[in-house]
Amino acid sequence: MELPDLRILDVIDILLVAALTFYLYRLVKGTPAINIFIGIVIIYIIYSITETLKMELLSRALGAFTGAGVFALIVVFQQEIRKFLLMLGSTNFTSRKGFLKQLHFFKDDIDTDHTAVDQIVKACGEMSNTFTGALIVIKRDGSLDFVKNTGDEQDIVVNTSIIKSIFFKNSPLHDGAMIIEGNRITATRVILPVSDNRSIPQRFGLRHRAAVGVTERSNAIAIAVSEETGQISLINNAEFETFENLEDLSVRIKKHLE
Ligand SMILES: Nc1ncnc2c1ncn2[C@@H]1O[C@H](COP(=O)(O)OP(=O)(O)OP(=O)(O)O)[C@@H](O)[C@H]1O
Repeated sequence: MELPDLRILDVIDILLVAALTFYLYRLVKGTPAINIFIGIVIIYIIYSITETLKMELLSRALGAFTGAGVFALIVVFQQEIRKFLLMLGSTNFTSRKGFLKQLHFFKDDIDTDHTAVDQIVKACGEMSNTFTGALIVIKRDGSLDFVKNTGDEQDIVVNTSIIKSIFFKNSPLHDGAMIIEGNRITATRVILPVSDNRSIPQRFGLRHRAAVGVTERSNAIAIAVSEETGQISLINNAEFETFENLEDLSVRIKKHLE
């Protein structure tokens, strides 16, 4: 058997498919669709092997299956495809000046700096002690406009006292989530998409599901303070991250924002 010549374009092709597959995997990870996704990948790998080895019968049977599979995929992954397009649409690729920014050639967005993170973590620690519920979303690359529009626009410099007073139970702004972009609070009372991920433990209610939901649909990170237990949760990429103490939490957030 002769190995085909590998052109540079083939390498790019493989890398792009790998990136796309990884992106899709991240999207369906933790949802029931993951098993279907793995099943499809396995069938496709077997199909490719049978084709390369010229095993006519099996490759024709699997070929027919994968051909019709595209339509089946659209039906089965209807929800995930919606999320994928939503995620794609909410990245800066679609904004006028965003393309180069997305590639990190020019970065005119101001990142959330260490001082702001320390203020956020301090506020979370104090809200945890007083059992004050909170939900904070910190933007990374990619727009959060699709959720920001559901709340009230703000332009406030991040500060421990301000965060605490916003989430204070009697404050008119305490409901919903707070969005932080750079070193500013840019929205309050935001309604986030709630995750339907079944692997989220039952003890977590809507606040935590919303924290997971926003990280499923964007590149942001979320911090939730439970009103019931005072527990602080850090959610990144639809997963709860454990941390030792407030200092560790701060280090982790800073790392995610690098
Ligand atoms: N989709 C959402 N987007 C933003 N905030 C939400 C959303 N759903 C719920 N919340 C906020 O979470 C608060 C508490 O909801 P819930 O008690 O169901 O959450 P929880 O995860 O059990 O949190 P806690 O441990 O604080 O009770 C609501 O009052 C609201 O402020």
